[in-house]
Amino acid sequence: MDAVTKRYPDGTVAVDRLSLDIPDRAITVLVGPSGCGKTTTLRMINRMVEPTEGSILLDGADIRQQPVNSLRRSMGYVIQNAGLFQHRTILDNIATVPRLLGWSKPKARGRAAELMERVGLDTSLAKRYPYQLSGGQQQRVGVARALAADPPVLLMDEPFSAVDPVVRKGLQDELLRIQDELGKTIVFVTHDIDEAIKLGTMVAVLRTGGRLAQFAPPAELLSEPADTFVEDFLGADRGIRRLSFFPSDELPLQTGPLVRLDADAAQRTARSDAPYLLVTDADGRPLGWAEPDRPLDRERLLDHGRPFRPGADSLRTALDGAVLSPTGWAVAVDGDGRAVGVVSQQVIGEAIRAAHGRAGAGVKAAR
Ligand SMILES: Nc1ncnc2c1ncn2[C@@H]1O[C@H](COP(=O)(O)OP(=O)(O)OP(=O)(O)O)[C@@H](O)[C@H]1O
Repeated sequence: MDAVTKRYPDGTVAVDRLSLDIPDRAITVLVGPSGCGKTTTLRMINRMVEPTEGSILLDGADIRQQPVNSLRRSMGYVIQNAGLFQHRTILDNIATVPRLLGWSKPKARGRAAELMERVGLDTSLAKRYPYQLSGGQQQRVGVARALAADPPVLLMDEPFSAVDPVVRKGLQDELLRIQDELGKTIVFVTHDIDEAIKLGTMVAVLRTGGRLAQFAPPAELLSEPADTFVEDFLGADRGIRRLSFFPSDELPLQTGPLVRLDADAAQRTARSDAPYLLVTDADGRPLGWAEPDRPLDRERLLDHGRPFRPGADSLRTALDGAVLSPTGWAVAVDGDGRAVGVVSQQVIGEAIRAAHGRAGAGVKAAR
């Protein structure tokens, strides 16, 4: 988008000289307060709204040079409440664009069935009508329909805003999984900064009046908000949220406090310099914490809290585990849930300071 402005006939400037270089095969999120021009920006990309000034290029070519129908068919479009055709079955809703492109009915329906599975919908729902589905299921249908003709670009306008937080998290995870497989170029509109940070490879923060406040990867947004508007929009706990971008695999783990439930007194005493022992079952899965000088009683163990997986989880998850643990120590597990070590809040705190130091140096070097 090159210096794009949209002035509506009544004089409202919805978007003001917006320039954005939207990366290929990644998720770019447009976020900002109500009325800041997010939807207008998105709709200019598929020419549902025409810019007043400036130009939008797709793979280097001005989108005005393409017939509007073929442009729109190269862009899947998902909106809040899914916008499904109420009189068509789920399968036929998903098959809409392939049918418009001239595919035979069986081929289009075959593709639709394949997409239902891809977005996590049971194919037994195929013959239902939209009103017979939950809000979350309808949104999945909306995503499947947008993907049906395999468009390179996906435009998503607050697609998950109308569902409850648990369903919403599931839809976000599903989108990230699908994106890992398909690698679409996605432009995603939301007013929810947490959603933006979770989904975006790049995040554009817009301010009222349709002006760009900052365009950056989420980690940079959290560490270096461009001004007080962005800082306020990010909210009070951005320091904690930033920890989501620091890996946990370099945390030094202690294995000394790990002990099996069937360990004898001598084995326990050998480890008695640890303030607590992490008791595991015979397979090494954590059961809970025990004080070293007491007999091991499965019924009296302290809750071990939520474990983290080094590498897969962030420092934020590790810290959360330690904060919630009654001992102040977090438990690290492998992919099979077996304990691989424990780490204290203090050590996690040192790792956070080191990670901040490295991230700060990285940002300076990049300038
Ligand atoms: N057709 C229109 N005519 C006049 N003004 C419009 C029109 N459509 C949108 N606007 C105005 O343009 C501005 C941007 O609207 P837009 O819908 O793009 O914002 P948004 O960021 O998507 O808002 P929200 O988060 O509330 O959906 C608003 O002030 C809105 O009132």
